[in-house]
Amino acid sequence: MPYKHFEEYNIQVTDDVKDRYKHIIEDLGENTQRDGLLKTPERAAKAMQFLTQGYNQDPVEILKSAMFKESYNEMVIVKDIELYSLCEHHILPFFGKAHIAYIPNGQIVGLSKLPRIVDVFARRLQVQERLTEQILDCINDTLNPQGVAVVIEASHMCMMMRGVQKQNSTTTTSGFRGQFEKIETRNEFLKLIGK
Ligand SMILES: Nc1nc2c(ncn2[C@@H]2O[C@H](COP(=O)(O)OP(=O)(O)OP(=O)(O)O)[C@@H](O)[C@H]2O)c(=O)[nH]1
Ligand SMILES: [Zn+2]
Repeated sequence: MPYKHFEEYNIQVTDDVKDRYKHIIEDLGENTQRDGLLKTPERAAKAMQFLTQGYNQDPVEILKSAMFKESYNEMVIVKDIELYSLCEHHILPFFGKAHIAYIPNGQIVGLSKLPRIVDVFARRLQVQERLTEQILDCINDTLNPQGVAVVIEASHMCMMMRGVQKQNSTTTTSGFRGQFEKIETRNEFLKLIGK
């Protein structure tokens, strides 16, 4: 099932996670019986299921659902795709933008499917490097293009709100396959995304 609609939370998971959140909130010194917090364990359980829904989604199926034979063989770029993910070390958000390019090899893909697969991989516990590679490999292996490139720029809340507390640093990761391993093609892409 490529798309999981989030009116359909798993009741068992919601109940289990809700109970654990209740304990966590109490362990942190709060009173879960006060008015504003009564429904918080359940809300948090649902929010976390939403933010990790990528485990239940199949990115290959999403791409395959909209692949079309086409002879266009120039670069296709979708840039500034906003992404929100969770760092696997602290379970705090990291967020920013992904830029994706590919050069078709007889087949193009529906443009919206590229942001969709970004979300599938972002809505898991992640590190930015693996997120970048998973998007890259998924497009490369499913669409078999002449080349694919992914750049992600993100800010990590675990470095902003806690830890080193650096508010202005961003992290850039990138990956290139096929034609984008050639310096001219890679530079053209980087120029077109303003890097
Ligand atoms: N490479 C990489 N590191 C990440 C990512 N997200 C968070 N981190 C880092 O994961 C590391 C975990 O390091 P630890 O020393 O185990 O954790 P910590 O004691 O909480 O570290 P500090 O954040 O430095 O306080 C930290 O350096 C984080 O900045 C990511 O996407 N990629
Ligand atoms: Zn972190």
